[in-house]
Amino acid sequence: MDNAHAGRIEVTELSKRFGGLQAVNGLSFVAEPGRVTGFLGPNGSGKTTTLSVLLGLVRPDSGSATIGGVPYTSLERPALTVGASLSADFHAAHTGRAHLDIVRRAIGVPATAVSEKLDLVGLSAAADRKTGGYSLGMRQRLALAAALLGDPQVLILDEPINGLDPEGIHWIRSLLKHLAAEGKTVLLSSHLLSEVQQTVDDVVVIRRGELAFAGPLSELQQGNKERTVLVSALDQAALARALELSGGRVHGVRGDLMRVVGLAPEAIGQMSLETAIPLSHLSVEESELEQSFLELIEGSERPHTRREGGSDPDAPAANEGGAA
Ligand SMILES: Nc1ncnc2c1ncn2[C@@H]1O[C@H](COP(=O)(O)OP(=O)(O)OP(=O)(O)O)[C@@H](O)[C@H]1O
Repeated sequence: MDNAHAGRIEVTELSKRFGGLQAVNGLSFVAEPGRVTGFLGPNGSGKTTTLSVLLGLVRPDSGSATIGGVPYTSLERPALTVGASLSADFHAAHTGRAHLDIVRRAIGVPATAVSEKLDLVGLSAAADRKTGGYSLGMRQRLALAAALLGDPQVLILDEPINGLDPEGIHWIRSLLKHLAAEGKTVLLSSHLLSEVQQTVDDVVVIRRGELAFAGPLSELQQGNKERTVLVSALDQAALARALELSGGRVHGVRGDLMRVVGLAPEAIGQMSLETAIPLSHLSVEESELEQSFLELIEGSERPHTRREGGSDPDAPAANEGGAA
């Protein structure tokens, strides 16, 4: 890894076509060390293809994808530099511990790393059970443990939050933030902004293989920073008048609900009490971020045509042990 770019992921003008389908089209973005970058887009938008190119598993038609300034396959010690998880599928008859032991032998790290990482991902108690009996959340934890085995500078994770329960989501958020705070580069994909919104510093949004947005999460908010509150009452007209009198502005409706800005939910509750207008609904609108995201990707979902195994016949051999 060249020092000027240590740990930096750089995708430049990347394109990849599968038969008649342009999976990735002229895509460019960077993911910086010390930051968690969310790689977002609907199903089939080209996220896994891009990550597979980054990991040397799929050969691009044009463009480049580098880690620390060089392609994955040219890294001196790829599996110790980059920890990756592209799927949470394991040999069902292997225990979690056995799986990690195989990976750690392949990448050449000491046996002690296995227990250490099992502990880190909260799988110690289930380590000697077969992975066939693991829940999706447990398999996600195991995939993450495998990715972390070599204490890599760069982490590339495909949908790592999918399938985790709320406690698991909370846990992985803290862990990924902690790793970024240590200076590591963390790139994780998701098709849901809400899933990663509390974890990521930067976002890269793609639709139909093309870049739709890249930048800090805060910029995705597109200037609409005011919190919108959704309210309704039996007498909507009276409520609207009372809201305006209290300094609120009614910004259209969503179904039976009025969208109100300029008043906090607590103030609206208080106003309802004082004016004796009973509310039938009071909530804060789903994040405006989510709306910006949905607008970016609108209408871009495309059907999957992936072949069995999802591998690319033209691909160069992957470096062993790199992707769990
Ligand atoms: N090996 C392959 N052969 C043929 N088509 C493929 C292959 N891999 C991916 N595709 C197609 O390329 C497009 C992009 O797929 P990709 O898996 O990269 O998207 P994604 O954003 O990761 O979606 P998901 O989260 O659903 O996996 C899809 O239409 C997919 O069916």
